[in-house]
Amino acid sequence: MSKIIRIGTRDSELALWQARTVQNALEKTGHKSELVPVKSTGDLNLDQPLYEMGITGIFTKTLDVAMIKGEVDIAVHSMKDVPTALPKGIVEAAVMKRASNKDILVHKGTEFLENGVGTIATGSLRRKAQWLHRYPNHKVVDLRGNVNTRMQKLKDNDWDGAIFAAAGLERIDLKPENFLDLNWMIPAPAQGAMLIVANEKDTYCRETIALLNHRESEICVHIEREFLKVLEGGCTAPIGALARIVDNEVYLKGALFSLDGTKKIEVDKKTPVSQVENFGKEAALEILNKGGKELMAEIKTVLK
Ligand SMILES: NCc1[nH]cc(CCC(=O)O)c1CC(=O)O
Repeated sequence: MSKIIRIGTRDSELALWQARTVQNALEKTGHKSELVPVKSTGDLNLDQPLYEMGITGIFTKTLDVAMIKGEVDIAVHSMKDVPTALPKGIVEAAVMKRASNKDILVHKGTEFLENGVGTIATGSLRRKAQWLHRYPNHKVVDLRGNVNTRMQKLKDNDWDGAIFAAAGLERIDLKPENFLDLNWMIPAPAQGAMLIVANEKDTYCRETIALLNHRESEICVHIEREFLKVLEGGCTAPIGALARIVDNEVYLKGALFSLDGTKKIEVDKKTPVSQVENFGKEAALEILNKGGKELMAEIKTVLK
């Protein structure tokens, strides 16, 4: 059986780039597909409330609904935006080869880094906490919107810089004049990876999409997301995790921060690739045992 696979995508420039990349990869395996940009959830008319179907992610909600309504066959997501528990009936079909996992600072000159005072913009709790951990005297202001919007806001304001995922900028071909790789910053779990999801019962799509899976990327992001899942328990906290495979060993660096960046609890572990089962979970339990339990409880009371 062969059919045209309908690829659901959000309509931002980044999302469209990602969906086209999947379309091109499918083309190379001899499979035809079409892009279906999905704008908003609109008039839902679903039998069940979203939460009962396990739909929680703000970035992924729209596509989840389109999948469940049968309007698209697969959906392409930035994997770091996907909640660790997928909605009922939706499964991971493939993880594409990961691009850069780095965070970068787009700035207007780096003198402020030596001066001790500065203002940085980011909407991410993880980036804010890590920035303040390193630069306790700086101010961090909120910044939201898609990549283009955030870049424009940085230009329009007198902030010293804003933090972006390198992968996001590369994908929409934005080359900022001034930027700095933040090699010390621990990225979001699965940053730089794309996830393709399919309906559990759609064997044809699942088998076809599985051809695009990149095993090493999949192993790493699964460890990072397992670490996240065990730590957060359904709440968004300043958590970073990065797994890398070098010579058949997986290296994992993971950390939990307090919201103000004063506290950092971290792990640095390695294990043979053949023994990755529960590796992310064990790292998370280690964090919880080192004061992470109390810190998560504290974060949850503030964010509630
Ligand atoms: N949360 C927004 C988001 N989701 C995915 C990316 C970029 C691609 C990636 O990190 O995988 C971005 C932009 C950013 O964090 O600056």
